[in-house]
Amino acid sequence: MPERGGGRGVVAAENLKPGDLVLVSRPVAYITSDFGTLPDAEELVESILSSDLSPAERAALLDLHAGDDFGPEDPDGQGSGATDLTEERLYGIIGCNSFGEEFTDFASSLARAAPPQAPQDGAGAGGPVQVGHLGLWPSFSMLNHSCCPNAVNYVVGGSMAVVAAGPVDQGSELLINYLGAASLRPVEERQAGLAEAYAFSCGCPRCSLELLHGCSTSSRSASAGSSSGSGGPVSVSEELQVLLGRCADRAAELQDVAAAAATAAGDQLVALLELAAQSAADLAAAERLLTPPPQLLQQQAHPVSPRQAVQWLRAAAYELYSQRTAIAEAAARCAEAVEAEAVPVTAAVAEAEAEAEAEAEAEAASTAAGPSSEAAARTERLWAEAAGALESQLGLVAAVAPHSDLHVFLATKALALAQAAEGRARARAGAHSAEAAEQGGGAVGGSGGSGDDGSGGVGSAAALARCCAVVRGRYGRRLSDGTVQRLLEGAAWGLSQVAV
Ligand SMILES: C[S@@+](CC[C@H](N)C(=O)[O-])C[C@H]1O[C@@H](n2cnc3c(N)ncnc32)[C@H](O)[C@@H]1O
Repeated sequence: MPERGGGRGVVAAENLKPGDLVLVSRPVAYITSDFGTLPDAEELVESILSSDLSPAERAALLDLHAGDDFGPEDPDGQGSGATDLTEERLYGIIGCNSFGEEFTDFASSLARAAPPQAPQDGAGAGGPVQVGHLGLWPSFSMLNHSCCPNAVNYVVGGSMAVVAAGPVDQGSELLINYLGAASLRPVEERQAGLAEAYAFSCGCPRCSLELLHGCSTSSRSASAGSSSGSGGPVSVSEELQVLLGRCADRAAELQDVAAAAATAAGDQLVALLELAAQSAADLAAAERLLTPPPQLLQQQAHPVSPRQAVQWLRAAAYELYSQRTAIAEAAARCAEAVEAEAVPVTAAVAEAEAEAEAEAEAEAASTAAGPSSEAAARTERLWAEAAGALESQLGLVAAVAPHSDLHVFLATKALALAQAAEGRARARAGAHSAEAAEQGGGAVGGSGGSGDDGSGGVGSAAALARCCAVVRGRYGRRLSDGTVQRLLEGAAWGLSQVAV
């Protein structure tokens, strides 16, 4: 594979399906750090230089690509030409081949925790041990990168597992994502990141399509009020940058609104609804901007379905999708708190409510159910919006980072939202029927009890089936239901530990 730096890669020896194990690689070097932190390269270099490497481990290290400044690793297919494991070469090797994360694989770490019990505080006795880590795994290091990978890797107990993340034909190259979460950034940023860290330019079909589309000009101004003005043609990438810039500004605002939650629920809800409207408008603008014209798909060197192309392009606006979910969720939570009066409203709102109360008392008989059912309907509408936003976000992640930890997290979150919606529907139906019975009313209809109530999400049975498929595509197709359940518990716990 001369087009790949170092010249080597891994191809499938047989047809593969998602969840098929490709390889398990033992580390030649592996160090850990506190949860949420990443060990640095110097520590890894020190640990290697001070360790007693076996001749085989030393040869495996010397065989790894160290960057273009160093000679070919395997010039004649007979193993490394290099014999000297200098500090400089080690830095090159670590730069090109190391893999690290701020935490270990959540879902599987809970499944591996002994004795099996729900963790109370993350890393307590019997719970999973979460650590940051960095290491080198020689056979894993033969895998090249793609921004639309067909394999996924994760560390379990210090070993690196690589699993097919989609159907892979025999003889096709297996490709993983080197970028982590940055894979959900626009092409220019991905390319810059890969050039800086690994000194190569990614030519994957997603990059090619996005570059082609990003260089094209948009005659319509996607973002109302965009700094690029109206009328004249503007580049799609520039327009997208404007939208992403506004998204970043809104992120700070969202934090402020959330911080005010404890004292100003009523005002907070108004502010969140305003943010929700802005983010929905910007997302719609991004979707218009990122819809590929049919002729663009025909120019693609690698054939790609229109559906896949749309998702690849939209993934450049991932930030807008994830923010839309975060705002919708915050608004729904806030509406629920307002509905339950679980948090105090502001003085102004309280005053208005007191006045309204006097009036309301007069009409109590006719409107008793009115305000509360209105509030309940608003809560449900906002939760349905949150579920819908999450579905869109999940679709993007499934397209560009299939069976990644993020994919598992989001599928688990969608399941939790669907279950909560069904729980609320049952509780409301129960409360309603109890009230009706108390008032001597007749039978109450079962509306809203199914969970498939037109919300943008899916019912909990479908969400659970999807979770199981995502987990089996990551950890193995033949896992028992019990193990899958345990992995899902780990993912749900992981969700509470990291923001996704
Ligand atoms: C972990 S190694 C992968 C194996 C490497 N090809 C070898 O022969 O040792 C990482 C290096 O592979 C090269 N590489 C990985 N993915 C690539 C891609 N999509 N296109 C070009 N080069 C790539 C880059 O030089 C990178 O620094």
